[in-house]
Amino acid sequence: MTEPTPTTTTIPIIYLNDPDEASNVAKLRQCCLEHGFFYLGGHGMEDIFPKMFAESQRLFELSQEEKLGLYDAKMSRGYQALGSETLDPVLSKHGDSKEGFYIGNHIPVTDKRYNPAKLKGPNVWPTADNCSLEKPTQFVDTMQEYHSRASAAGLQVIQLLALALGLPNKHDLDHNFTENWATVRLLHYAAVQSQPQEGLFACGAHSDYGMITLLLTDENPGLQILSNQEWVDVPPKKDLFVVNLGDMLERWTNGMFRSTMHRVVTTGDQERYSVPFFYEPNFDAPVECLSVCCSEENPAKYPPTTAGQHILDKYNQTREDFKSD
Ligand SMILES: O=C(O)CCC(=O)C(=O)O
Ligand SMILES: [Fe+2]
Repeated sequence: MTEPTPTTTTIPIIYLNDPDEASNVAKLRQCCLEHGFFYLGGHGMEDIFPKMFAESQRLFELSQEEKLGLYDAKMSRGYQALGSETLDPVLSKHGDSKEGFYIGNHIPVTDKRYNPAKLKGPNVWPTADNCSLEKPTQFVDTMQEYHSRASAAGLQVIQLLALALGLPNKHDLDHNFTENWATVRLLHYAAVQSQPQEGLFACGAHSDYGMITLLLTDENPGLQILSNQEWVDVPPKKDLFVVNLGDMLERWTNGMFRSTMHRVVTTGDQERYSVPFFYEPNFDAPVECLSVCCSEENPAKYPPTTAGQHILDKYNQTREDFKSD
């Protein structure tokens, strides 16, 4: 594919507190059919955004040696080094020019829900014993608060999506989302100029594996989506999330709602911080064609699976460092 100058597309804004639910749902349905992307406002989380960037920056300023110690491959939590992930193995000739830190729902080993085979376990938290981060509890408290508030916003998005799919009640999918299975991924992009023709990307082209992603970015541009075979800029908008639909939702909806390819290309002028939040159904939730999405003329295109199996399959296909049981 050639690399023409990217254009900007008009991606609609959906507000969680929009009083006109019917028109909001109609607009959402259209975005999900067309782009698989939308901006999200009315979530009430603006106050924590600057704290997230401040804490993320503090963490990434630790020495490389300290960061490398903060990692648990089995649970897929903690630090991921610069260049260690290649989200587009086809076009990339270098690892993505970013480092990351994964934080899930923290379930201590003493908790009866602890089950590493189902990715239910503790986070790798920075502490006074394992690194030199000042006020490590401030980092932990901010991340825990963000995880819980973004999970509540994620559920509200699922409720609007239920209506957008034509389900009779907005709570019809709620029972699949009781475990708060979600991952906060802190990302720090190096001030490196992406060179798509040379296979150098800040984050290579990919679609997200899971159900929905609530993406928080700083004021630096870089995100692009593939629309009609063209890379189109999705500029950052203050206080709004960029939400995108993942492969699991595409599967649940029999291909009706789109999981769109996206990537990040950076100019090299500044570093860039972002925080994708991956919101998933319960590990054992069935992922099979929803009744409103298939019919005799449009039979199920994918065999049934579960949310957990779908995610484990994706991790095993794409992450060399991942070691599940
Ligand atoms: O940093 C961004 O803007 C996007 C990151 C992303 O797409 C991902 O982590 O899945
Ligand atoms: Fe993504």
